[in-house]
Amino acid sequence: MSRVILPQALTAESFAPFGDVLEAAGEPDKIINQGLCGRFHDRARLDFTDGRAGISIFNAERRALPLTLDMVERHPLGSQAFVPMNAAPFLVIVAADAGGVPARPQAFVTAPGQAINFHKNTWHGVLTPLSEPGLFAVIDRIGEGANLEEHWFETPFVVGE
Ligand SMILES: NC(=O)N[C@@H](O)C(=O)O
Ligand code: NI
Repeated sequence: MSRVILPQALTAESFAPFGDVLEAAGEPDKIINQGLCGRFHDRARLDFTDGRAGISIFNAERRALPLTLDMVERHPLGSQAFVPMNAAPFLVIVAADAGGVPARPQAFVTAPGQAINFHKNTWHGVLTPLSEPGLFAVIDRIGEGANLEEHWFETPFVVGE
């Protein structure tokens, strides 16, 4: 089977098994601030075991496609959200779990204005900007314990062409 993974456009439906897509799509849930703001309310499932939510800023180097994918990771104790601080597309890689190891990964490219939240314990590629600056707010678990599991592929995949 080919080791080439072609990214697809991110949709809430396609990403649903892995996490939430955050975007101002459709009608807002609430109109607030004297009618000047639409609130798309409570759109991600934050889930932290024995810890608390934290917000960090990531300043990541851009990556170019095709990208060699040699590792995915997961956080058994908490969800993790990537919120770009500019409206630039970025690469999102996920994989279903297959008996404790990742299945064949899937790749998505976000649309401008989209952010994502990985569900707890979801296999994913690390934060991967496709342009500079790679500035993101990351909402994830702050706490003790082992919250990082990595899986290194014996044969890397190639994302994009
Ligand atoms: N290590 C870290 O804080 N970030 C990763 O979890 C990641 O998914 O980028
Ligand atoms: Ni992570």
